[in-house]
Parts: sequence; C-alpha cells; structure tokens
Amino acid sequence: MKIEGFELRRVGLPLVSPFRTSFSTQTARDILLVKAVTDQAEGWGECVTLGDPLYSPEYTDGAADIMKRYFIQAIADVTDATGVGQALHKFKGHPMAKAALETAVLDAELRAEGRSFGRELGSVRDVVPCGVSVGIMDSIPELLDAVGGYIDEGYVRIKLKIEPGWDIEAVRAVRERFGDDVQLQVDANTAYTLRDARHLAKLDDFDLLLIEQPLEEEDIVGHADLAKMLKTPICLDESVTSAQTAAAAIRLGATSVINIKPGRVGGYLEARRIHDLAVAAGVPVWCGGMLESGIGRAANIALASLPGFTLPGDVSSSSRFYKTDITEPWVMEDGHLTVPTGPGLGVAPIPELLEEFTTSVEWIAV
Ligand SMILES: CC(=O)N[C@@H](Cc1ccc2ccccc2c1)C(=O)O
Ligand SMILES: [Mg+2]
Repeated sequence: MKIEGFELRRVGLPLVSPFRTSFSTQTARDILLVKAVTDQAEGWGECVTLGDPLYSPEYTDGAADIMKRYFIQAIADVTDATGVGQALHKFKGHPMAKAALETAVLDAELRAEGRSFGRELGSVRDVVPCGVSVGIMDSIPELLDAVGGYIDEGYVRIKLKIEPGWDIEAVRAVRERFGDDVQLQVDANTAYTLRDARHLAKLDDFDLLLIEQPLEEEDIVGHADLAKMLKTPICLDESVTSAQTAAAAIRLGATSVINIKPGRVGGYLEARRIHDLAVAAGVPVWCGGMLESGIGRAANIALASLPGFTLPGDVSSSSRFYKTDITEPWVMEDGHLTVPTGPGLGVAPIPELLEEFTTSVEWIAV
C-alpha cells in the first residue's frame, strides 16, 4: 500500500446540551477528521483533541499543526499502520495526533484487505453494553431528570462527573432515586488532591463501580496512596498515556481498573497492548469516550468488544451528544450497540452531512 496524501478536515458539531466537567463546559465539538488516501483504499481517523488543552496537553489546532509540520512527511513512505507507530515514535508526546494518523492508515489497510477493525483487534463479542457519561448540572432535580432519561433509554451504566461541591450529594440523590442496582461510577477529571481523601471516602457508602481520575494526571504515587484509603476502586484515565504508564500504575497499586482511550494512548494498536497487559495483570478495562463522531465511535465499539473490556464503556448512542451525526447514527438497542463487521471501520461519513458540517479542508500530498 502506498500513501498518496492526507486530507485534514475540521467538522463542527453542536452538542444537544452543554456538557460540563470539572475542567470545562462544552457546547460544540470541533472535530479534526483525517482521511488517508492510498493507492488501494481510503481510510478515516478521528483526532479526539479538545479545542483547548484542558483535558490533556493537546489541542486541535496544535494537532493539525504537528501533523502538517512533522508527522505526515515522517510517514510518507510507510506501507501499513505498524509502520506509522514506528516512524512517529521518535517524536515526543502528541498521542492524539499520532492516533488519528495511525487509525486512518489502519482503516485504509483493512478496507483494502477486507478485514474489520474488530477482527484485527481481537473482537470476541457481537454487541457491547452502553454506559453514559452525565455532566455536572445546575441542580439535583435537573441531574435526576437527566439520569432518569438515560436509564429509560436503556443505558446499563451511569457515570457522574464530579468536582468539589458537586459529588456526595449528587451521588446520594441518584442512589436514593434509582436504587442500589444501577451500575454507578464517578469521574473527577483530576479535580481533587490527597487532602480530599477523607471527603472522597464518603463515596464508599454508595457501592460505586469505581472513582475515575480523582487526582492530577502526574500523581501516580498519590493515587496509590489514595487507593489504600478508599474502598471504592480507583480507575485512571488521564494518567494512562501508554502501555508503559499503564504497567507502572498497576505495579504501584495506583489503579485497579483502567479507562482505555485509543487517542490518549497513541492509537488502537497501543490500546490493544494495554488491554493485553491489563488482562495478564487481572485488571478490568473499559473503553472511554471523547465525544467522538460516528467515525471514532465505530472504532471504539470494535475495541470495546475485546475480552478484557468487562465493564460498560462510555460507548453511547450518537444521540447522547449529537442531533445529527456525520455517519449513519449509532442507535443503542436494549442497552447495547452492535460491533461493525464491514471492512475497516465498517462505516464512512455521509458526504452530504460531511459537507454540511465541514468548516475547513486541507489536502497534504506526500
Ligand atoms: C465522555 C467523557 O466523560 N469523556 C472524558 C471527558 C471529556 C469531557 C468533555 C469533553 C468535551 C469534548 C471532547 C471530549 C471531552 C471529554 C472523560 O472520560 O474524562
Ligand atoms: Mg475520564
């Protein structure tokens, strides 16, 4: 397979409702889509950076810049996805930009060979259970309405965003309203410090599946200390940027569950390596979400069907975040989404919708 060039496309999708976390409130998603054009097929990748470096150090304009300035020329002569990882390894950081390029090349490679993402990654399931991430709200009644709606839709796991001032009361209200059987977890997006340990220990009363990333990304040792003070399992997200940091966090007792996000770790091949080492260590994993369009969502659903993904992921219907998706919408059925089986990602953008939401297109020939 010979790469002819990459199309970098910005797509603006409004969110159906504001999504508030401890680090920002988002009302729209500015997506960088990458299309790899090769002599045998075209492939798609979605860069999951936010517009601003608030979740992680990367941001969308920076990702587009480093692709144009360094990465695309560095992978001009690669012939498959593993070649992308090797060619980009010398560049420090920027996992989300690297992941988007690797995914686009992998999609082209698999479409050319007629193999699906699921088959390539090691899928063992035809459907995956859907969890949903619920933002911080202006009031408890508003939160309970939102959670009730998602439970009625059939989501099998509820995740509540928390921050200091919006944590114990919110969780207690959901438990009191919806009972003890709802699978419930929280995500702090690094909003606490070890000084909050006694406060966070109050969450142990609510039988949560996990508490996600309570402390700052760099504080692996702090998470290991905190794990000794809480009953609730700690799950890392922002801290796990590679298989190496995943192995270190497990070894140090900093995490007993891992949220795997392919963009955050540099791609789906690294995501599979983390899955494999977590399974070997007896650590359950689940697939995180970055409000992907139907393109990134397709790849995440395939990843979530690997055997070690034993907890429901942030793998929701397209309608959780978007009124209109740029692919056929992903629609949950009986709390599950069907793993795509077509070549590559198994989906492609719908041209008319892609045009409607495109804000810029650039062609970079190699
Ligand atoms: C589904 C979920 O909670 N995702 C991330 C946080 C997050 C929050 C807000 C976002 C806004 C735009 C793009 C990505 C975003 C990711 C998380 O697990 O920590
Ligand atoms: Mg998270």
